[in-house]
Amino acid sequence: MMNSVCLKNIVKSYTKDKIVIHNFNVEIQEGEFVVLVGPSGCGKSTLLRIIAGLETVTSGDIYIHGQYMNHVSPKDRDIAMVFQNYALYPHMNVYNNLAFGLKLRKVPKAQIEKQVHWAAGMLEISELLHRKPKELSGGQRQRVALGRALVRNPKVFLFDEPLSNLDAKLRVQMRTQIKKLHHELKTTMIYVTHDQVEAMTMGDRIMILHDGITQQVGNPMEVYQSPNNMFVGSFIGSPAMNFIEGKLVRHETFVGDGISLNVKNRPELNKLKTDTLYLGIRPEDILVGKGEILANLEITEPLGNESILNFKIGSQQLIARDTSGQIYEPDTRIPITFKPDRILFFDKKTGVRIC
Ligand SMILES: Nc1ncnc2c1ncn2[C@@H]1O[C@H](COP(=O)(O)OP(=O)(O)OP(=O)(O)O)[C@@H](O)[C@H]1O
Repeated sequence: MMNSVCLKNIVKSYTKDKIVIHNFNVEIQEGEFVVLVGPSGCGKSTLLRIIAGLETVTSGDIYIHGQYMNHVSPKDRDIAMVFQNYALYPHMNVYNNLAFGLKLRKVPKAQIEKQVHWAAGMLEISELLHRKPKELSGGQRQRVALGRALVRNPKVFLFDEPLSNLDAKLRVQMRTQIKKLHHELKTTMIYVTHDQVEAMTMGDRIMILHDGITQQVGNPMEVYQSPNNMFVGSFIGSPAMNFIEGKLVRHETFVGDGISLNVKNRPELNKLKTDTLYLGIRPEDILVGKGEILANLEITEPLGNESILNFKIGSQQLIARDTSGQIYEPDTRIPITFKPDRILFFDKKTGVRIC
């Protein structure tokens, strides 16, 4: 299969004293949906703008469909970008907003008409073609912005937080719509977001960035179940993964504040040089109601389908997700346990996962 987008050893700094992207590498296959996710300032928009040609690199190479792109101008890269602020032309109706880019490229009128109607149909905005942007809702405007990218039938779509301005419900709808679009078009899409739920639900593959450094690349379930390090473990998933600090005693017992667990069956821990580490456990992997750990239940948050239980063991906070429907009284001591095959261990110093 051909590489759709390939970035090699990309380094970017805007100023002499700070590197924003550190030696970034990725090969994106034709038709893939890749999400770049990370906290604010991690460099994800910079990377997208580098692919689009809106930003130069300090060093490194950019290829699109096998062609070297470093010196190719944005308009000749055959990509379309959708931003957070849709930047529609206010004085033009929807039809002309969609047609504008094609007119600039001197596409024949009949062809323009065909493509605009096709895109409007895909996005279910055919009835809105005569309206001006100010006569549209936020969600409709965002669909027009999408349509503008769609009509160009580009090789690659780039999205920079396109849903951030929409309310929560609309965001979920548009998420589905973009996914459907990808399913139908099978065009390469690269999507930037700080929202881990968007990343998980949309990406075939997600790349987690932190301070301009790739932390992990994988499909959503891999990244969720086997995070490379504590950053990924806590960034992906909500409520976040719990971390409990402790020591390994005689390579067979993990001992932390209020907790002592037999870890004889984890051979990776035998080879360990350090004896201080973190145990990581996801909220849904804590079993509530029976077990060897006595936890103080402080607060419960019933959500209907599940309850979020805020525990304390020793001095450490622990959040569990309980789907049993059982009602627990706060300020009581409740036995809990961890699903043994879901317990992860991380090096305290580096945050890297040991096993
Ligand atoms: N034009 C610029 N000049 C100088 N520094 C910049 C410029 N653009 C971005 N930066 C810096 O580069 C870093 C990465 O910015 P970037 O916008 O890529 O991050 P981001 O992950 O997209 O963040 P956000 O989600 O907040 O948009 C930040 O520290 C930012 O301050």
